[in-house]
Amino acid sequence: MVHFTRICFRKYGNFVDNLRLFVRGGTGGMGLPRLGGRGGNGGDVWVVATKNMTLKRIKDLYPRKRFIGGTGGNSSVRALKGETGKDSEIFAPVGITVTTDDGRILGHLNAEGDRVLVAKGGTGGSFYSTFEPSKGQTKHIRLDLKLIADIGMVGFPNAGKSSLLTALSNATPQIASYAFTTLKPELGNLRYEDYKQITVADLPGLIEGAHLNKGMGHKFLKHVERTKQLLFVVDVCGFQLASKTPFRAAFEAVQLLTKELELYKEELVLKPAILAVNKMDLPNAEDKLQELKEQLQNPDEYSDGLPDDMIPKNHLTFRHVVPVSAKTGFGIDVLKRCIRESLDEDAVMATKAIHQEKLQALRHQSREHL
Ligand SMILES: Nc1nc2c(ncn2[C@@H]2O[C@H](COP(=O)(O)OP(=O)(O)OP(=O)(O)O)[C@@H](O)[C@H]2O)c(=O)[nH]1
Ligand SMILES: [Mg+2]
Repeated sequence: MVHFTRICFRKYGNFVDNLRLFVRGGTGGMGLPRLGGRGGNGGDVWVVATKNMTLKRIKDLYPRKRFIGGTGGNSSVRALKGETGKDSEIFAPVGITVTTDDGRILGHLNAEGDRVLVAKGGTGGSFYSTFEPSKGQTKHIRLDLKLIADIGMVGFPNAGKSSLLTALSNATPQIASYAFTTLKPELGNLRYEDYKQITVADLPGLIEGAHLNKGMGHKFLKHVERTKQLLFVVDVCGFQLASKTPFRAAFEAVQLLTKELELYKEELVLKPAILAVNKMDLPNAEDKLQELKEQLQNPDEYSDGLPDDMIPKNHLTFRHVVPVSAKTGFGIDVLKRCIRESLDEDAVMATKAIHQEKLQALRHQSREHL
């Protein structure tokens, strides 16, 4: 256990997915009472989404984690209106939610160039404030990174998630025969012949009891929130984390994964999902696959062996159940196609919904004109 904590800290230390910063808007400039001059406003502090930036880099570049807007210029005989203080910009990666310390959302950075105002500069001194400037807003903010990927991969340790990501995409994650090899989320791009790209995130660390903060707990599940769909990965032969923990067959793994997601946030299990049944090259895999398919069709009947609190409220219906072997490459093309089809299906539905909405709005408008 001690060993695990040490490795975990070392590797996880390179991946920062939340950061707390101090921000203060610049103070306004002094007004000039004699001539009724007005001081410039203090500069604001913004968080701006930029490519190729990470929270780790912000941490390294600004160890004091303080961002302060420029002070507004004083009003003078030559310039009755003082200059506005310089804005301070915190360049952050796309996928950030900016909140105050107490969790109030200030904004989201969903695309490059998005900006969130986090501290307003003070106003310059003028006739209305007896020429005294005001101070800028002061607060602590939190930058919370949620990876933006099309597909979020979930599975228990050793199921072969990283192997599958390698087989499907350009990613090169570490692969090994012990649990918790991957200690931070990994992204891979699936490329298609028509140049379409789909991003898949391997979200590690999920174990039975993660909702009780076992292992890495729910640390990475927040990244699933922004993925469009889920890719469950199970070992067709089942899984046992350690000799003293119970053996879990593939079907139980599916149920437990669903339960963990549900306990984190119920709406996560409403996302469309695909199931990849991995390690089909192992002996008896075909029989086990058939058994799993039968169990997935009658989940209530087969959930009997599990304690009540481990059975999900709603059983997932997978859009596709795809047998694969990340090792031999069996089924990888089929899985890639299913992922594409499933995302395309949703894109068509979304377009239709927008179209319907516009049509309804037009009908409503024309009725009002009559
Ligand atoms: N026989 C067989 N072994 C596989 C297959 N896919 C993965 N493995 C092996 O299973 C072990 C775990 O694979 P990983 O890809 O590291 O599994 P993971 O789910 O990413 O594991 P963690 O990162 O620890 O959560 C490795 O020894 C792989 O070589 C497969 O299709 N067939
Ligand atoms: Mg892994």
